[in-house]
Amino acid sequence: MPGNNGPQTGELTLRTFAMPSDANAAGDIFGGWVMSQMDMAAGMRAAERARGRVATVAVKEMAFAKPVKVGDTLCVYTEVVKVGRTSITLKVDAWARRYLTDIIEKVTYADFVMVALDGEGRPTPIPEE
Ligand SMILES: CC(=O)SCCNC(=O)CCNC(=O)[C@H](O)C(C)(C)COP(=O)(O)OP(=O)(O)OC[C@H]1O[C@@H](n2cnc3c(N)ncnc32)[C@H](O)[C@@H]1OP(=O)(O)O
Repeated sequence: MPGNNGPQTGELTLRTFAMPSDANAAGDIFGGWVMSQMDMAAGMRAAERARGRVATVAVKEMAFAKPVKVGDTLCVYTEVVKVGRTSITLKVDAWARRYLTDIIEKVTYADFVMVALDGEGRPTPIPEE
């Protein structure tokens, strides 16, 4: 995959440690944990842009390019690529800073579509910036 070793694009939205409780017996971090961190980062960034509640409506073409290992720092970068009437599409890239090194590699990427919701959980227009 091109661009696996940088530079990162977008905004650094979330950083966290990959812990043993997030891994299988081989020390590989579960893909679901990585997806969950990416979902949280997309939710944070979209809620800031929508200035309100959002929900994930679709995740497109998620690819796991490299494994995340116990001790890596997961760094999730987000970029708003499209704002629709009620939806926001974000490019979300997860990078792993390898344990106790300066090596950083892109491990997972996907496009997330988030929808702005009103108090009743119905789609609501995204406000102007
Ligand atoms: C915090 C969380 O993440 S919550 C956990 C996971 N998410 C959820 O539980 C959400 C469950 N889904 C839902 O409740 C509903 O699908 C809702 C409320 C999000 C959207 O309801 P819908 O009836 O699909 O709304 P609607 O058809 O008006 O679409 C809303 C927007 O989403 C877009 N959209 C809907 N489905 C998709 C899809 N599969 N792919 C891409 N965009 C989509 C629409 O194009 C529209 O965008 P626009 O207004 O910018 O043109």
